[in-house]
Amino acid sequence: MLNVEKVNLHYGAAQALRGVSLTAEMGRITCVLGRNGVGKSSLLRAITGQHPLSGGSIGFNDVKLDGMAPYNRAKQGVGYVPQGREIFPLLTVKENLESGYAPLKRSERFIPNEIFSLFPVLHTMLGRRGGDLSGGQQQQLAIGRALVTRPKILVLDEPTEGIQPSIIKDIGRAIRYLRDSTGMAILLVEQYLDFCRELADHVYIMDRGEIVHEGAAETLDTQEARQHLTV
Ligand SMILES: Nc1ncnc2c1ncn2[C@@H]1O[C@H](COP(=O)(O)OP(=O)(O)OP(=O)(O)O)[C@@H](O)[C@H]1O
Repeated sequence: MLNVEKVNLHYGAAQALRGVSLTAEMGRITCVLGRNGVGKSSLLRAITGQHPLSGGSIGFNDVKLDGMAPYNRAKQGVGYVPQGREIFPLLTVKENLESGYAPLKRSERFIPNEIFSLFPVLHTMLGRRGGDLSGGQQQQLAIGRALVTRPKILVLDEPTEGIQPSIIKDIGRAIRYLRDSTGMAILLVEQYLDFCRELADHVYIMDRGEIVHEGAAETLDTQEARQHLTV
């Protein structure tokens, strides 16, 4: 289980996270909803080690993550799909997937077939440059690359952003499959309420750097959620 406790995060004098606490359980999909600029990406940067905390702590399966380099967090099983995908545009699909080998032992350095079962288009396009893929295909590639690292928790930053509905469905199916077949924890941040409601087991809502609601997905008050999502 991921355990985020009373986390603060600053950019200079500006505070982006204020005492954020949440958990993401194994075998469950946890979704953090919030509109632009409320601190969702900052939360994921704190978890993956892209930005230091100014207070609080983060643990995963009883290992303290805060203070650990991003590379070592990946070794602990934290897989990250960043906002905007951040794939390497001049590398091929295969090379992009292989960039996930870094935290793995030599014997584990292969691309699991499961990734191609989830996203067959990646197999078809193995030799194509990442930059030539559509936005949706790049998102599938970014998820595939994170899966190459054999994560125990998959952390996704707005996986539906700028993606066509048919691929959003494929991504939703893949996330559900990963939860059910591997028992990994999945933490995603989103602005897209319906995607979150359909997929999540547990939902948090963030506003201005704070968690303002927490509950089971089926008890989510959509009116209240929409209020937090509209500017
Ligand atoms: N590198 C940075 N330097 C200074 N301020 C930043 C930086 N990154 C984010 N911020 C600020 O921190 C706050 C939270 O931003 P964050 O990106 O975490 O929000 P978000 O909810 O993920 O929004 P978005 O959906 O737009 O990514 C915002 O006010 C943003 O302007």
